[in-house]
This record gives sequence, structure tokens and C-alpha cells, in this order.
Amino acid sequence: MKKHIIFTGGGTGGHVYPAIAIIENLKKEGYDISWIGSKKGIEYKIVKGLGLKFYSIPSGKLRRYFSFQNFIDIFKIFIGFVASVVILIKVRPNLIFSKGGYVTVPPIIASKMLKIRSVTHESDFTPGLATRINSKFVDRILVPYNETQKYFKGLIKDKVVVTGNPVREDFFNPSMEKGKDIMGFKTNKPTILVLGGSLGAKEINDVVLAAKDDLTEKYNVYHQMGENNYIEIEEDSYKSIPFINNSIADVIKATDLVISRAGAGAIWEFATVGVPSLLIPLTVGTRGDQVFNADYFVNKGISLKLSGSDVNKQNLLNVIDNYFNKTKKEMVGNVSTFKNSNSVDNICRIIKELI
Ligand SMILES: CC(=O)N[C@H]1[C@@H](OP(=O)(O)OP(=O)(O)OC[C@H]2O[C@@H](n3ccc(=O)[nH]c3=O)[C@H](O)[C@@H]2O)O[C@H](CO)[C@@H](O)[C@@H]1O
Repeated sequence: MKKHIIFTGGGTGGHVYPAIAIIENLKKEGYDISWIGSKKGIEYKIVKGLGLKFYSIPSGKLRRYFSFQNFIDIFKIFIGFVASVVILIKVRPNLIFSKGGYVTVPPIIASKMLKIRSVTHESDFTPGLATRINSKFVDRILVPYNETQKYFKGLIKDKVVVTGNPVREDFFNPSMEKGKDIMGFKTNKPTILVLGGSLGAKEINDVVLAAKDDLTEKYNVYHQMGENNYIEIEEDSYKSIPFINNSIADVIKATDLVISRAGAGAIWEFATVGVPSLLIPLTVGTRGDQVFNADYFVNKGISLKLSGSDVNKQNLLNVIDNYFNKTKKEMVGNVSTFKNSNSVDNICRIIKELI
């Protein structure tokens, strides 16, 4: 009988796309795969697009502080737990793999209760709340960096394994020609790709739009604004798009610099393709994970960073010009040494050992 693995994760693309890199590999080896997530989350659209069976459960936000909304969310989490127990009893998977996000906590606790093996993977430099809760129940905690292990002190030896971040196959062999065709610029200027992460980033949109006229004198700009903040712009050297579907690896390959949030998945993708980045990490309302993510790549000479009150039009223009006039060659050299070939293989090996 075919082995069955249930993946769970959601809320943002960063809790879904890395899992797809692993699923691509497991499907080739004949595993049955399904997904537990929320129908309201980004995961539903992405996972259904892949033709995988999707089990929807209610999802409630976990908060570190008290509010009335907590009661409603705790109730949703409880219903999500009951639903997870029912799904796991029905499917009886050989393993459950969590890619993070609030929605993963009920199924992971349910899997512990039903004695089903489980793994959680963290993409960020510092673990999120869901990963920290899940870490108490899973058989393995997979982390991207050696330094991330320190956040799980006190757990049994060998429970935490450093695997890096899984990146989908497209990023290992992207097509520059296809990327150029997608962007469709007619002039031969250097090209900048602006990304706001899976949900878009208003702070980045605002500062890049403020610098638009200066930027387009020298560069072509392809700007992913996010579905919610989208403004249509179609000029010779400036094009906007709400979201780049499917061919984002090709688009990255055809650019000279990516300006982006410092989401963990995205920055590993840029480095895997071999393009330097200017990172503008999300700092408000977070545990600071993107700042740590960004600093790791800045220290490797692969990325530049603009953060907090430094994010303004003039600084943006200065950093970009300095990159193209001075540091580009060195940074392209640094990023070309970034090796990310083994992450998916390592993770699949751990899954198979546990099964
Ligand atoms: C606001 C928020 O909570 N951000 C978190 C979220 O970011 P976010 O959801 O943006 O995740 P990442 O930056 O890790 O990945 C974004 C993913 O979306 C894809 N993509 C993006 C734009 C586009 O137009 N097309 C497209 O396909 C990218 O290729 C990438 O695979 O998860 C990351 C990984 O846990 C965290 O580091 C971030 O802090």
C-alpha cells in the first residue's frame, strides 16, 4: 500500500511554498500526499492548484497577549483540533509534516494523541509561536541555520536537525529568456524586480513608487504590489503586477537586483537563483524574524538592507546606485557560492527514516 503523508501549513505563502518543494520530490517517489489547512487561507488556492486533496479546518490566531478575540480564537482552535482528530483517524497517514502557521497546531497535537509520527519545519532564523508550540509534540524539528538550534535548548539530542530551507525545483534551473519575455521591457537598461512577499508590502510599494521617476531614468522596474495594494502601471520602464504566478524563478533570473521583504523562503530563492537583493524587512508587529533573516544574508555579502526609519526615497536611490556602480560584481560573486542543493533531499531522508 502507498505511504500517505499529510502536510499542514498556511496563512502566508512562506508556510506553503517550501512544503511544495518537498511534495514535488515525494510525489515522484510514489507517496500519497494531502493537506490540512484553512479554506480562508492562501494555502487553499495554492494547494488546490496542485491537485492535492485538501482538508479544511477552522483556524484561530494564537496571541501572546489577552483580548476578547482570544475566546473566539480558542474556540476555533478547539473545533480545529476535533476536526483534525476526525481527519487523522479517517486518513491514518504515516506521518504529518507541519510547515508552520497557526493552522498547524491542532493537527500536530492531534497526531501526538493518535501516535502518528510528525515533523515541523521552521524557515525563519528565529522560530515562530506555532513552531515553538509544535516542538513539544513532534518527533523532529527541522531548522534552517545552525544558530536556530539554540532556540530549542532542553529538548532531547538529535530532535533538532539543521536542514536549510527547501526551495522548489524551478529555482535551480530558471530561464532568463522566459523571465525577460514575461516582463516584456523593450529597453536594455538594468532590471530591478520589486517583491512584497506573498501578501504584498505597502511600505515597499510606497517608497518605490515615490522613487519611480528617478529609477526609470536608469532602470527597468517590475513591481509585484500584492493583491490588496495593487495599482495598475504600464510604462516603458515600469510595470506593476499583483502577484507573479508560476514563473517567479524565471523573472528573478532575468533581473539584476531584487528589492524585497526578508521572508525566509523568498531570500533563499533569490540566493538559489544567484541574484543579489536589497532587503527591506518587516519590522512592525512581528518578533523581528525578518530582520534576523536579512542580517544573515547581509553578513554573507549576498544582500543589502534598508530598515526602519532608514527606509526613504533618497536612501533607496543611494543604495541602488551604489550597488550598480560599485558593489554589484562582488555581490554577484558572493551569491554564486551559495549552495542549496541538499535541503529537500535531507528533509525527504528524515521523513523516510521516521516512516
Ligand atoms: C508578513 C509575514 O508574515 N511574512 C512572513 C511570511 O512571508 P511570506 O509569506 O511572504 O513568505 P516568503 O517570503 O518566505 O515566501 C514568499 C513566497 O511567495 C512566492 N511569491 C511571492 C510573490 C509573488 O508574486 N509570487 C510568488 O510566487 C515566493 O516565490 C515565495 O516562495 O513567511 C516567511 C517564512 O516563514 C516569514 O519569514 C515572513 O516573515
